[in-house]
Amino acid sequence: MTDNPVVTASNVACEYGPVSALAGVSASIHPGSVTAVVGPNGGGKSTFLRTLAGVATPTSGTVAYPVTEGTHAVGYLPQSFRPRDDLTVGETVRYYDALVGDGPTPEELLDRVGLAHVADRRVGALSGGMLRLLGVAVAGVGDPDLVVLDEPTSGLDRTMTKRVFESCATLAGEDCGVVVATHDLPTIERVADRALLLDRGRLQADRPLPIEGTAFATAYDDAVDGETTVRSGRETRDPGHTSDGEAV
Ligand SMILES: Nc1ncnc2c1ncn2[C@@H]1O[C@H](COP(=O)(O)OP(=O)(O)OP(=O)(O)O)[C@@H](O)[C@H]1O
Repeated sequence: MTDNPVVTASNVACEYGPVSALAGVSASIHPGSVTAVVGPNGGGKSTFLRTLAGVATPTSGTVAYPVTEGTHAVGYLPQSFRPRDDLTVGETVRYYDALVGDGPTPEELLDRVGLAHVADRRVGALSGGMLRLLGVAVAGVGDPDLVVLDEPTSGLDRTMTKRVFESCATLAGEDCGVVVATHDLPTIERVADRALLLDRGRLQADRPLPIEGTAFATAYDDAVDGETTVRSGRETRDPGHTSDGEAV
């Protein structure tokens, strides 16, 4: 496998009527990496992930996948993933596998996320964390070059959050490029190689992880208006925002 990007977004903009959800965002995702996409509510994370995954078309700009033999494969886990309650975990993965084909077996996919032992359990009887892990397993069906996960840990406790993020690192270990939208920068920092900060549709920062210095943390605090973050340890924050389009 080369280090050529698995996807390159160039100057991507996305508008919903008068709302500019994304404006001039450019980034490349490389195989074997985990990229965290962070920022405040409404900052454009989901829209960016949807354009990377090819489920939303940019208003302008391009999203390009490398030209390779056969078709590129993208695994996408939306925030709202909800498989049928009456199927078992194993049946759910086999269902998606039957649609996509090729790649790891359903057993291998479940093993990767630590769910092999509940393959016979009904989806309706899973905990929220296990359901998210099942979503990560399904996103890996077909051995995709790129896996895009939209807030896979929202509502999870720290233990489950770490398990989900560790399964992202496992996917990256298979030479996959993994993109994860999250509000949990301190935890994703343990497994991600890089963080993109999106605020008001603009890429405000693009930094390798772990973060050195305070510039990214300050921009993150400023973007996540009013949120007290673990990174800075500040109890309160000054009002204000990062400058438009200026990477820190
Ligand atoms: N289908 C849509 N129609 C109209 N506006 C939309 C649509 N999807 C997103 N938006 C708007 O685009 C902007 C970016 O939304 P997006 O969901 O990408 O942000 P986000 O960073 O993922 O937010 P959150 O952290 O709350 O999930 C918001 O102003 C949102 O209201």
